[in-house]
Amino acid sequence: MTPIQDKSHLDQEKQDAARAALRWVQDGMLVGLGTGSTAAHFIRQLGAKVQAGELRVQATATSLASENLARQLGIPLIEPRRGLRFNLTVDGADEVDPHLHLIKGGGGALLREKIIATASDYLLVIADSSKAVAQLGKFPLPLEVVSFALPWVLDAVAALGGNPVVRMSQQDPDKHAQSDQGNLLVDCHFGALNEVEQLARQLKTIPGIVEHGLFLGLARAALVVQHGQVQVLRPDAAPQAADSFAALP
Ligand SMILES: O=C[C@H](O)[C@H](O)[C@H](O)COP(=O)(O)O
Repeated sequence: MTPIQDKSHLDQEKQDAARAALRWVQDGMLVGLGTGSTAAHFIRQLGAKVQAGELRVQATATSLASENLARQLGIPLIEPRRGLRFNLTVDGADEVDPHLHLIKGGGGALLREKIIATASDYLLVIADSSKAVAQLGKFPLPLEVVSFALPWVLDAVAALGGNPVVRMSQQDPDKHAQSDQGNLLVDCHFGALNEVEQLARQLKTIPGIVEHGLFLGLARAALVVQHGQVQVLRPDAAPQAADSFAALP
């Protein structure tokens, strides 16, 4: 029998990481808003600051869910336009390794997340203690896939050594899950990922894969709870206590 793991502390850790990220938001910033349960904590905390008149920001969200939440909280939203860059994007992750390579897309928002991350000067990841891993790959790698291409994408992923599973809708388990763009989501089990750059390149060559959930070289820092404390992780550097930073390092 599998032991039941108590994960109730993880939500508190997500809130703590989100609160630490809020300290890095400065008045007047253009902010990218991530997706998922950790990013939602950040959006709520940012919304409270905006409502209190303590911060003025403009934001673009990485999913319809985050956009709706931000709108409800009165965070001013801006549409994509040429030349738009974000000072800071705060987003969660499904896995973070010591190089700050990420697996993202467990919530299906990988495409918009990668677009906004790439349009940002600083991608800051926020995560609970379960997300920091020595090597990526325990969490299946999400792909966003054009529906027509699905059979061939499944063949191509299998040829790369992956076991692809089409994600089903949580509301209706008989239907495929759909991204905000109306595409399908495929979760790929590759096992431990040793050659992430090579895999990212290979996935990019497969027609019908709109985007994959490997985020390589995009995150500048991560605020991750470790041993009960929020730590700042930067690529291949020793963790530092989040309290030692009052601004973007
Ligand atoms: O598509 C979803 C995103 O990549 C999320 O940031 C990721 O799945 C982490 O979500 P959560 O904070 O809920 O664990």
